[in-house]
Amino acid sequence: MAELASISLEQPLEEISDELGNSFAEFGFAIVRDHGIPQDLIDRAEDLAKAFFALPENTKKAYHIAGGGGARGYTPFGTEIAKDAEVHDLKEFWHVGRSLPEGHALSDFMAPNIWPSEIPGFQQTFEQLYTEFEKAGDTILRAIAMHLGLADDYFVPTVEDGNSVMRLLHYPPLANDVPKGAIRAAAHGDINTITLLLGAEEAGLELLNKQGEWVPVSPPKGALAVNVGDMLERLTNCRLRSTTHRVVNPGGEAARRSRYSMPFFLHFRPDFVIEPLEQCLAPGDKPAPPITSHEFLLQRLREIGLA
Ligand SMILES: O=C(O)CCC(=O)C(=O)O
Ligand SMILES: [Fe+2]
Repeated sequence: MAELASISLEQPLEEISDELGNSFAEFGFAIVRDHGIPQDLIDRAEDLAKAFFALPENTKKAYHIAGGGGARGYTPFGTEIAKDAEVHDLKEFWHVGRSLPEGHALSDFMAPNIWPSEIPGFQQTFEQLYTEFEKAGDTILRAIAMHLGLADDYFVPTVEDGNSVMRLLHYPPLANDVPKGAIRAAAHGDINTITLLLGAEEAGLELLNKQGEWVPVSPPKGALAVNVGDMLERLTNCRLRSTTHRVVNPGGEAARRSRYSMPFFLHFRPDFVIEPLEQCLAPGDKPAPPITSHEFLLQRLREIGLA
């Protein structure tokens, strides 16, 4: 059986594009090493995320934007519910979006960021990390474009000023009274184009393979777990798979520990029309109709209780 690829981004892209693409076709996931995001920046970001989540609940809740759909700032424990799930996820998170200049044509789609004044260096560090995630994402998208037989810069204009969101996640130690069936992150597919995830070396992340088995995803420390989201799946007429994944509750000692992770949900621009690529169509296929990335996002956010 094919293996989940573990790829160094320092290799020439033409040498890794098929390995990456095949892993996305089989598993929807790949491990990506040597991605260029500096380890000291990652360490600093993790420390700041920990410092924020350690603040008193009331201080954190002041950064919850009512009616904002969780797009920016803080979303408290017990808010997000996965599509078709019956209980809430056991997590709290903070969202950082793109900082657009004032009066930008896409401002209506992207709320301004907010920053916690209690944590010095938070804004500067996470703006830097956002930029680094974008650079790594650009390289990965180039490799995907090559695999699909497109020009290597095909994705550049599709994601320019896109609505990408970085999520700082905290799964607190498990309480004794966890609601029946509740897990850290219930089974879901990501909505966006691709997701670049840091922090998944702390156990719990699992993907659902084609055989219907849950398989752990365990990147080495500092590496990215990268997965295909629903938007790229739709663009590729399901050639690249948006795979269901979840974060399970650990047993033993780990149950008394927090888990922290940082996914970067790379999105198309809101006005990009997702229309299945000719390269991915076979005779007789009935591809999904075209839809703008913004409309697609709204549909999905309504389903998970965030819009
Ligand atoms: O925390 C993780 O390892 C994965 C989180 C995730 O899948 C998500 O937030 O969409
Ligand atoms: Fe996810």
